[in-house]
Amino acid sequence: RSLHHRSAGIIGAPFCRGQPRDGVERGPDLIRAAGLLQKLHEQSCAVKDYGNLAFEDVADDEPVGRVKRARAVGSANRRLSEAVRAVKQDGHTSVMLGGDHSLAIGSIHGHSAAVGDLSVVWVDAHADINTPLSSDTGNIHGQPVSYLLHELHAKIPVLPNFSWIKPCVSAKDLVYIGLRDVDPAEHYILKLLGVKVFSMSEVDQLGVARVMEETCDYLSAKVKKPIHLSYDIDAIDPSVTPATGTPVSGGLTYREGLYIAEQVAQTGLLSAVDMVEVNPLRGETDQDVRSTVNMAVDLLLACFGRLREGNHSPDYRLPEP
Ligand SMILES: N[C@H]1CN[C@H](C(=O)O)[C@@H]1CCC[B-](O)(O)O
Ligand SMILES: [Mn+2]
Ligand SMILES: [Mn+2]
Ligand SMILES: [Mn+2]
Repeated sequence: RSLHHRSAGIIGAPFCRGQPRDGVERGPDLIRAAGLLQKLHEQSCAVKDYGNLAFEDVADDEPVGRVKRARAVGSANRRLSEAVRAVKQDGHTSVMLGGDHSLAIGSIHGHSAAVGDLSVVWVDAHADINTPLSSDTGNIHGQPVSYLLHELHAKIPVLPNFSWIKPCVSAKDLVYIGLRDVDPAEHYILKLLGVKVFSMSEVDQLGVARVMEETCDYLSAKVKKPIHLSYDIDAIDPSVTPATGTPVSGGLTYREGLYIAEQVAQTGLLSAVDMVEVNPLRGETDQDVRSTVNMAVDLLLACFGRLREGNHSPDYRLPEP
């Protein structure tokens, strides 16, 4: 889609049950209040706001084994999957505002229901690929990828409200950028499945430009597929985005984070983006929250073609005297 014919379908997903810290459900409204829709419109992007999803309250959501809040997470993601599929069928690039990263289950599932095979670029300090049985915490925001991969299907037990999920991503179509806090079980899985990983070591070694060159080459080596960009704000260094649930030192700079989004946008293949884990209650000051929310907005503007060199619409003409 050329720069000036993009359209964004915004879905707010005020959901926090994939992890234990209150506040992350406020992400969608904070990102809207920071002007995301107006700014997208100002950069010639069509915008349709689908509002915030209303998630059902689930009583007695007792752990299933160690898995916490499975019924709430399964129910929320089923609803989100339907919403993302509808946004794609309306012809927009889906923008899912979280909420915690368990929402990637529904977002990617619904995206795939609409477009079929897709590539996933997962930008995160974490791999979020624990299975329900390998997870130490039981928090499902550390597990979403395991429910989506064909190759892990045999390792997923039956969970309440999860039976609707059909694996829809192949390990070869997944690329990670920004990893720096990966559990042993996750590292084992990444190696076992040969998943393409650019940890922060590779970002240091290669530089972000080469990382994006290799990511884009890797994803377009065979068949070019629509790209699902799942962006966990904690991929960015906590000095820039402290208001998040699981901050880890040594993250991406503001510029590196932006460059990743710019390069994915330049492929013309971006079909859906998640922006998750903004949690205002995890910031110590208002500036902490502002800085975190502003980064989320700037990343999304870059996803829809904003360039630091500037932009102008094709029909722009200088005023005549
Ligand atoms: N410390 C990480 C690594 N594994 C843990 C887990 O499985 O609970 C944490 C998950 C972070 C999820 B997030 O990436 O969505 O923030
Ligand atoms: Mn993370
Ligand atoms: Mn994550
Ligand atoms: Mn997190």
